[in-house]
Amino acid sequence: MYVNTKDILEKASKEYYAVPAFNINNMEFFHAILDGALEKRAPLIIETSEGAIKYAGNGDIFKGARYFVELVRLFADSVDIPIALHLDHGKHFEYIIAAIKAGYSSVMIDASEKPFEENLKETKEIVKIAHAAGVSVEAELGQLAGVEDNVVAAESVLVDPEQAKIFVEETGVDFLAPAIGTSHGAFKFKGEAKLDFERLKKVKELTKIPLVLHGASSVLPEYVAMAEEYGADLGGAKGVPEDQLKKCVELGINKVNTDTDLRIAFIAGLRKFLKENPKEFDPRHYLGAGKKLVKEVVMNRLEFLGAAGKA
Ligand SMILES: O=C(COP(=O)(O)O)N(O)CCCCO
Ligand code: NA
Ligand SMILES: [Zn+2]
Repeated sequence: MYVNTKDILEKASKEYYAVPAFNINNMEFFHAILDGALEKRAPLIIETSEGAIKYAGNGDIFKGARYFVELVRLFADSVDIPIALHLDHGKHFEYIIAAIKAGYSSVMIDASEKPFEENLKETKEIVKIAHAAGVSVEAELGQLAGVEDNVVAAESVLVDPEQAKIFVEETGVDFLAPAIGTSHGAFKFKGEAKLDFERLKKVKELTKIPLVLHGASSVLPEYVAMAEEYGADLGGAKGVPEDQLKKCVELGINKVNTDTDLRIAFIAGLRKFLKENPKEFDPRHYLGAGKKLVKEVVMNRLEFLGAAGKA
């Protein structure tokens, strides 16, 4: 059934497990993720970036938002696991409104690269509009390092737990993404992965709401190796080890944003298939090879984050 993201996350927060939020840009990734969640009897959060909405709408953001709502609802309304659709990194008012208008379960207002007062003001405005439409809201405090779509934050600015308490109280935001040292993409750390667990613990104690981890892909070596065996160049790729993600869940993370791991799995499956099947050109077959590995990664992540069996 199609639900509000807040319902999925409130339950996860109470029971201290996490639900991965998987990014999609097209139908194939959605099918693979859905199959994995059904097999694992897990709640499912599907999320799309602003770029994905523009891509699916072929440049028209209202069409793109509606495309994803129709696609997700078509299946959600006929299965018995809870499924929510979330706008990831909503940075522009028109995308946030398009998502609300189309029927998204929740939206992220990402004003994290702005000064605290401005982030607070913008988030408060979006919460007022979204809540009036029955849509829940995510916001971000602190900055991830690395490239965040079109924002290159030189180095990460970690969340201030006291500020987080004020921010949540003042804005009424439903779930919060505290920056604790992760970053987007496949090249997260120069040396070893380093997350600020103490800071995360404090944010949970002070805010008591569901928390979100961005930049949470693990960049699994076996999929990187497969992709590279068939011609990919992912040298230096490094993610968040699964045991560190589990520690984040113990400390109160409830939504774990995962995009890069699915992209690497898909390209590994696709490259392998194309190399081994030079005569094939049916898109259902070669895209199917990517889908298969995406489903594997999805099922593994649902399992170790504790979402499996929670539908
Ligand atoms: O926080 C994340 C997931 O980040 P990643 O999967 O790269 O670790 N996202 O918000 C997904 C979109 C970011 C651009 O890739
Ligand atoms: Na998000
Ligand atoms: Zn993110």
